[in-house]
Amino acid sequence: MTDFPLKSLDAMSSFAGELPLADAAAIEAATNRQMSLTKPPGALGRLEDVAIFIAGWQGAEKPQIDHAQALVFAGNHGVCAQGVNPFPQEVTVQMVANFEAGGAAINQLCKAAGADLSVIPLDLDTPTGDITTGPAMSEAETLAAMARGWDAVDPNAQILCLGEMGIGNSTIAAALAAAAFGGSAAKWVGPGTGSDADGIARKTRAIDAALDRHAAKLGTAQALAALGGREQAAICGAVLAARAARIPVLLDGFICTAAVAPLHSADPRLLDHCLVAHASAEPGHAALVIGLGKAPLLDLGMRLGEGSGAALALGVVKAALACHNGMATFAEAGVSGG
Ligand SMILES: O=C(O)c1ccc[n+]([C@@H]2O[C@H](COP(=O)([O-])O)[C@@H](O)[C@H]2O)c1
Ligand SMILES: Cc1cc2nc[nH]c2cc1C
Repeated sequence: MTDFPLKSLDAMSSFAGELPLADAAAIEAATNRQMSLTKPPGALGRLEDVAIFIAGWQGAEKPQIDHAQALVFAGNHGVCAQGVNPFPQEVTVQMVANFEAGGAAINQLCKAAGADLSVIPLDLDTPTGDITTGPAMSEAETLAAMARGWDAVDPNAQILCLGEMGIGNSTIAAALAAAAFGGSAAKWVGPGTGSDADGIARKTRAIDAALDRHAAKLGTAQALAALGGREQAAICGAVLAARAARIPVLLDGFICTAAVAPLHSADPRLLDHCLVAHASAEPGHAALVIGLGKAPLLDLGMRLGEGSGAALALGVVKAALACHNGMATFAEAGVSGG
C-alpha cells in the first residue's frame, strides 16, 4: 500500500470525499447481466445484489475472487481491570499462538473458503488504557494502530475479510456502538464470551462510566481513541486501505462492525464498500447493523469473532460470483421468456 495518509482523526471526514467510488458502468453491466441470466429476475435474492456489489467495487462486469485476504487483528484492553471478561486476558496471546499454529476456527474457515489468513498482534503486552478512567489511547497511538491496519492490506487482494481477537472486546464494542448510535450501555451490552448476570452488570457499569467520562467524544471519530483499542483502530485503517484500492470488505460480527462505527461517525460513505458478513448472536448487533444501514448476509447464531463469520460469508460471495459469471443467458441457452 501507499503510506497511511491521515495525520489526525478529524481528517477522516474530509478523506471520505477523496476516496474512489464504485464503478457505475460495471454496476450497470452486471445488473444487465443478472437480468439476462436463466432464472426469473430476482430469484437468486441477495446473491444477485452481492454479485453486482462486487462488480462495482472491482470495476468489472464479471468480477473474480482468486485472491481473498483475511486479516485478524489482536489487542488487549485496560478495561479488563473492571472484571468485564469471564476469560483471563492471557487468552488473547494464547489464541494468537493457536491462530499461528493453525488450530483455531478461523484457520479452518479460511481454508474452507480459500482465503489467505494473516494474524497481526498489536502490542499485546501493553493493554490500552482503562476507558472508565481515561482514554484508551492517545491520538498518535490510534493513528499508529490505524497505519498497521492500512499497511497489512494487500492492494492486489480482490476481497478482504476482517476480524479481531481481544479479551474484553465485547465491552469495547458496546462502548463504540453507544458512542456512534446513542443509548446507554443496556442497549448494547451482552454476554460476550459468556458473562453471567453479575459479569454483565459489571460490564454495564463500566460502559456507562466510560460513556460519561468521554461524553465530549461521542458521535465523532475521536471515540476510536477514547473508547476503542488497537485492533479496532487497525480494522478502521484496513477498511480505509481497502477503499483506496477499491477492494470490497466483509466485516465479521458484533465487534468488527462496532470497530468501524467511528468511521461511520466521521462519514457513513467511508463504509460504502463494506458488507456485514453475519448477524452475531451478541444482542446489540441487530441495532448496530441498523445504525450502519447494512443487512448481514448470514445468520447462524455465531458469536466467536476471529473473522469467522467473514470467512464463512466469503463462500457465499464466491457462490454468488460463480452464478453471475458462469450461468448461461436466456439467449445462450435458448430458454424462452427472457
Ligand atoms: O464479534 C462477535 O460477534 C463476538 C461476540 C462475542 C465474542 N466475541 C469474541 O470474544 C472476545 C470478546 O469477548 P469478551 O467476553 O472477552 O468481551 C473477543 O476475542 C471476540 O473475538 C466476538
Ligand atoms: C477460547 C476463545 C477463543 C476466541 N476467539 C475469539 N475470541 C475468543 C475468546 C476465547 C475465550
